[in-house]
Amino acid sequence: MATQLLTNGSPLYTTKDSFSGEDGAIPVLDYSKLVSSDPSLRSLAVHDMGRACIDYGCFIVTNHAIPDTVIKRPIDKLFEFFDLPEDEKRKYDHKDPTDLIRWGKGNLNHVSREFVKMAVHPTFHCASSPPGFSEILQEYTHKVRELGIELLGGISTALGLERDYIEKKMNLKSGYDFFTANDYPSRQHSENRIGQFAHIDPSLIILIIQNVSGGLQVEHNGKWLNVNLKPDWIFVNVADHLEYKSALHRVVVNNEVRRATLPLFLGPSLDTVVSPAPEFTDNGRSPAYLGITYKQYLEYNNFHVIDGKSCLNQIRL
Ligand SMILES: O=C(O)CCC(=O)C(=O)O
Ligand SMILES: [Fe+2]
Repeated sequence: MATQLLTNGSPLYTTKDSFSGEDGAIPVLDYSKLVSSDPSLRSLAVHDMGRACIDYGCFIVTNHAIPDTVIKRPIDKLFEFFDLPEDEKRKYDHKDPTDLIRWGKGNLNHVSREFVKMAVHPTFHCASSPPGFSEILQEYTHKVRELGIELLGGISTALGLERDYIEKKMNLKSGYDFFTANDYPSRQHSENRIGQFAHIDPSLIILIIQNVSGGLQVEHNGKWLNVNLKPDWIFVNVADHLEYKSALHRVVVNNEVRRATLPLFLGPSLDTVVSPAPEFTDNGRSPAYLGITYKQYLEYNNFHVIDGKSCLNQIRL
């Protein structure tokens, strides 16, 4: 299979590639410790989170306070959305990356994936069907956003900055957040093995829930690790706009059953100029990146990733 041709010679896929990942230990963060009233538990959690960001660029959150139903309901609604007649979904089949709701279906170049992107903050947009989708997604957005901001507070602290440093500098009150919900067929019903090519994401962090484990893999020290999650666990990916270590990841179509995922991309406000923080460029260390607004970045990026390449290369100095 000439997969190299597809990725234009990128070494990310070769004909020798194995799609089976290894079961490695992705760091797990006990969220209840991060928000504990005990300062020593809190600082341990912050330390562990900082290490996870540096070593893996991702971690799993357990013991958060989001109820199971608030996690399960949006996934059920997603299946209802993806099961709608194609004509109905086609009204969101826009080519313009700035559209606030965008549907698409990849069934070429070894990829099997259907997706819908919806911008949900500072203004909330959701497909009008199925009934109840909007209310359920809004409730979930509200809860997961709160969790994400709390995690960014922990990350700020781990960096030795004020707890609300990222929140303030990135103007998260008017932060631009969007979902890309994904629907991957089961292995038996797919000709293709790829759900998403290896890529790095824009935004600060991405919080992912899913109906079933299997398929998402993260690169760590040259190996692909399977991300195995219990149903109420949330997977957090560190993304380009933190550039702690943006986790390279991919999706393999590898499940016995159809799999839906709901990643929330938590970002700065669109007009925030993101550039290396002065705290990291003092003492003669020159900035490694050009400052650009989040909006410009997403536009360069066609609002997402381009076949495994990070847009960071375009602004590296
Ligand atoms: O569906 C997944 O498991 C990951 C999704 C992802 O990486 C993305 O949408 O950027
Ligand atoms: Fe991604």
